[in-house]
Amino acid sequence: MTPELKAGDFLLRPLRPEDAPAVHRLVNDWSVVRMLSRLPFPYPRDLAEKWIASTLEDSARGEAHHFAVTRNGTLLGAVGLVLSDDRRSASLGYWASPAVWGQGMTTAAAQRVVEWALQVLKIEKLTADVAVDNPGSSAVLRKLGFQETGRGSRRFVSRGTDCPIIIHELTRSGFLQQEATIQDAPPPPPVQEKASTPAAPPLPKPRTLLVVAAALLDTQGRILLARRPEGKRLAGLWEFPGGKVERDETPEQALIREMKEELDVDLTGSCLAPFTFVSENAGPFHLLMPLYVVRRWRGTPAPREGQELAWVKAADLAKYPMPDPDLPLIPLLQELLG
Ligand SMILES: Nc1nc2c([nH]c(=O)n2[C@H]2C[C@H](O)[C@@H](COP(=O)(O)OP(=O)(O)OP(=O)(O)O)O2)c(=O)[nH]1
Repeated sequence: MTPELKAGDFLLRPLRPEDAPAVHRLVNDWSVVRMLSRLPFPYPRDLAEKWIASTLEDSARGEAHHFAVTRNGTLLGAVGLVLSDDRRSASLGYWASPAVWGQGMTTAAAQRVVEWALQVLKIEKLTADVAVDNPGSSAVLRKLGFQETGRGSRRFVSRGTDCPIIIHELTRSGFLQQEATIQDAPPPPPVQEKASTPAAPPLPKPRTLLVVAAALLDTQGRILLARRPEGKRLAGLWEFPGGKVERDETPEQALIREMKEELDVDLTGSCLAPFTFVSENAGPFHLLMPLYVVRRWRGTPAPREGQELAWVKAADLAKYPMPDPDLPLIPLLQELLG
């Protein structure tokens, strides 16, 4: 199902039948519709209704996810993802009301959908086509990290003719590389004063982030997972509760603090059994994450930071999308609890 996502001031949510008048009003505008290849002009009202109904069906089948982009309850545009049959790639599309062009809305909304597609749906490759006479849209794609991979031509129903298009692509690995270099670049290396031969620029060194996490196990052997809330990095992914180890803390102290802050449970005096650890490139940093198994605590876990909680059987862990570095933990926990 299509979730709600947040991008700054904008709420991205599934379309609703009652959006039809707004969709019709915004799309039935030559400056918008001429950039959308499949729509006629004038754009009839019943097509807006049919399109919204089809987005709901596609979403239920997991074939496509279309988001209404809203601010303060007003619909301003839409972003959509249409998945390939094998669900490994998807094409991205969007349109926005001319009233908000140039304000960064499309970039912010499309960026959030791209992150969600790559991180939560684990899509490997995104593509997007843009008419050559739509440089604004190409600029949006470049800001998102898309690269031009080719040129082609497509029939534009509204224009009644074939038009040249530019094909763009963003791969998951390209996105991760971009996260690593843009979001948290380490300081530049010191300038070499007497370099006799021009040296290749040194690769940026990943910074190691120490994060501590726990697999809390209940009496039925289920594991507590928490879903990262909107607004945080990796929002929408399920993780083992925990957090960053502060400078003056041991991992155990950090775990006790995090469990109190996030779940309102007291682990003081509980057996914190070291189970395994993650040491993985996590994009902006290198993640070092000891994972403890904890079977006893005081209190009932409650979501204190807006996160969703779920007690999950080991066999069902793979149904909960997790950050990539966590994936090797799943078979280890299944073995422990199997
Ligand atoms: N807790 C936890 N974090 C994980 C897991 N897997 C994984 O990649 N991470 C990453 C996500 C975050 O980038 C980082 C944890 O940082 P965080 O932001 O949640 O830490 P925190 O609770 O100290 O948060 P904050 O107050 O600084 O926002 O580790 C996991 O299973 N559990």
